[in-house]
Amino acid sequence: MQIGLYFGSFNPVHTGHLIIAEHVVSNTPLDQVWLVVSPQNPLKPSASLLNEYNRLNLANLAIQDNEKLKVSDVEFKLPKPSYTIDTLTYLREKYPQHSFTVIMGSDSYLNLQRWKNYEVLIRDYNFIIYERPAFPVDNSALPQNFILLNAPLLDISSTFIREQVKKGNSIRYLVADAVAREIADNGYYKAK
Ligand SMILES: Nc1ncnc2c1ncn2[C@@H]1O[C@H](COP(=O)(O)OP(=O)(O)OP(=O)(O)O)[C@@H](O)[C@H]1O
Ligand SMILES: O=C(O)c1ccc[n+]([C@@H]2O[C@H](COP(=O)([O-])O)[C@@H](O)[C@H]2O)c1
Repeated sequence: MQIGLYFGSFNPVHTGHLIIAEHVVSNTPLDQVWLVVSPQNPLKPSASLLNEYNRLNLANLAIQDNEKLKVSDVEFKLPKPSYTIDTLTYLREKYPQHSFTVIMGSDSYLNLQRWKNYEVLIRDYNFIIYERPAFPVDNSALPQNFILLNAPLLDISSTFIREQVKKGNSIRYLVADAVAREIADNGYYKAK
């Protein structure tokens, strides 16, 4: 199968992520998109991170009835922080029958030079990039293993969701209903 890998902290997963995953899987030859929950992004602070198993559970709740979207905990067993090149190497070995394509926003793409072994990463893997406002990409300058895809965008972030919860404001429609319920029932993101 052709698998798209959408890496993130998903702290928590929100509707902006789900729109991208669904759009990519339905507008490309990919058979499935896996949301890979990263315990610890190498370039982000860990202070506001919900436990990785709780984030995994929220991601599973969000995509539970979607046949083409899956959630992966592969990085839970790998060393932290989560370096994407190491995860990809591991996945290729574990699933030789699949081919893997990395999905990322243009913000991450423009930051790729800071990633571990980025020369190997961009040489050995296929990428689907979607453009985010404020991070324009020159399509003609992209290597041939990169595809620029137009995707519908919702201008929200996990940071915004966490802030809303902390203030006691609604996150309805910003996250899947089951995710909103689970966050409320467990009091996630309430305390500093
Ligand atoms: N609203 C959005 N629309 C499209 N892509 C998004 C959106 N928010 C985040 N992404 C992308 O999703 C991937 C995973 O993102 P991540 O889990 O870091 O979420 P985030 O909302 O950026 O989190 P935070 O606010 O905590 O930094 C990244 O590639 C990021 O660029
Ligand atoms: O491999 C790296 O060096 C690397 C550097 C920064 C980010 N990543 C991964 O990219 C994913 C999304 O990152 P971000 O910055 O968009 O939240 C997340 O899963 C990180 O582990 C990976």
